[in-house]
Amino acid sequence: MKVTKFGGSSLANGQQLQRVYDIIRADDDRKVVVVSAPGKRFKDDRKVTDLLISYAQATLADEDTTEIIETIKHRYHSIGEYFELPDYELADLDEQIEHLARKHYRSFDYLYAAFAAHGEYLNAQLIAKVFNHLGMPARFVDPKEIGLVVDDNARSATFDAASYTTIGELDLSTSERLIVPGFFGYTKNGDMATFSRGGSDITGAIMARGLRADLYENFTDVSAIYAVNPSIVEHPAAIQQMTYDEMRELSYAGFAVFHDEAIIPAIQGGIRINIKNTNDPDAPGTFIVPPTEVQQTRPVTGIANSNRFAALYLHRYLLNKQVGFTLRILEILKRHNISYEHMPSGIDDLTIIFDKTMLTQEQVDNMLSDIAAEIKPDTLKWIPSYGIIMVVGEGMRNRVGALTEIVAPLKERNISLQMVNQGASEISIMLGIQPDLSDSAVEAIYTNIFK
Ligand SMILES: Nc1ncnc2c1ncn2[C@@H]1O[C@H](COP(=O)(O)OP(=O)(O)O)[C@@H](O)[C@H]1O
Ligand SMILES: N[C@@H](CC(=O)OP(=O)(O)O)C(=O)O
Repeated sequence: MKVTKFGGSSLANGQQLQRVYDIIRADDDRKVVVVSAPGKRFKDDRKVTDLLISYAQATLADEDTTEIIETIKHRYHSIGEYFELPDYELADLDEQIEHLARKHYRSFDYLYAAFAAHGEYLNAQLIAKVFNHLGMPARFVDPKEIGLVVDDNARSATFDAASYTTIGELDLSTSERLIVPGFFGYTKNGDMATFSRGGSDITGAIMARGLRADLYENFTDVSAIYAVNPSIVEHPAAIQQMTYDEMRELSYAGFAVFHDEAIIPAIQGGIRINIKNTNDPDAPGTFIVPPTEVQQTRPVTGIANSNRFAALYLHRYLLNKQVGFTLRILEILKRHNISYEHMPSGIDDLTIIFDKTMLTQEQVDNMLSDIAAEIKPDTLKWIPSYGIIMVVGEGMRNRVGALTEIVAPLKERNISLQMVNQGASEISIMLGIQPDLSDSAVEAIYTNIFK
């Protein structure tokens, strides 16, 4: 049995959904189908999830929501119309879209989460209707029905591993394809809570592990994961195979094609992952597998970069001699509910790197003023935008000269680095860089290593 997940780009319109239908019909093992919300149909289009977030904002601000509601309805209707689905089949979806603004929510975060989750929730219902209409028996499966429970972090939830038991009880002996909406689960209180953005990949991995699938197929809009983001380098090398750990580091650092947290259920369940292209389903794609299955041919598998970070730089003489110094800083972070990503340090300096998508300005201001007052550093600097490049490969374990090979081409372009972290992970080297130089640096490193 396979769990097969389709991303938003694969479900953006009726034509794409027809391809998805053909892919599922072609293989009876594709029993459990996890779906995202309709994504972008063209470059400047808006994802349905983003439309729903605008609807949530307008509702909160008590603004007129007529237009945004119509835009959202239209996205689902245009898919239904493509398959000549009778109008009455969509009436129920329309009602759910309108009802969203009338419901009571525990907090603003739960309101946002419920609106955003409806992208997937409604799409899975619609897809089950379309498949039945086309003659393939299908059933919508609400995550509530299978006990997909998450914690109380409404917009960046973590899955409760106890749910694997109830998910494993899902009856697969039926002739129906089971259509599961991605991206969200329910808290113990019964509220909808979403994973972080792109989180339908996580639902797919959870389902694959819970049901002990033979394979987790993840269909997207590229024929492979490439060694570098294809928007930075034209026609980059395709990766045929990579290990779980390589994928986790690369997706964390910017390979948006697969969510970094989605690797964990796959590792724990030993589930192989195959990234494939909905528009080119015969291409083999990329396999993400345990390290024992990968034959390494080159030291570097991929190079990822992301500018979603911010950093705090702190200097204080004799910092290295003060017992409990880092603990005091971490206590301030905890007080303001802030998590950090990395913390490289020197004898008198410390840099703390944050994911700025997880921070509000208010949290930053409060943290900085508490650090200034309680730690009294000689220098305290906030760097609002900080880039990270991650060069990843199992072949880099204990490899002499890896760093030289990575850094040498940067000299030619006169690119300086703000931080180099080698050794924290055996399979990657992390570089801190000024965001506007990041793409150019990635291109230079890739060209030196791969060409
Ligand atoms: N190294 C990479 N290899 C392939 N695609 C990448 C890479 N880095 C970033 N991407 C981007 O990821 C996109 C697919 O991810 P995403 O848009 O989340 O897909 P989906 O809509 O299927 O969930 C690709 O279109 C590509 O632009
Ligand atoms: N629809 C959600 C979850 C998701 O995984 O979407 P996509 O498959 O389009 O990346 C989002 O936009 O974040």
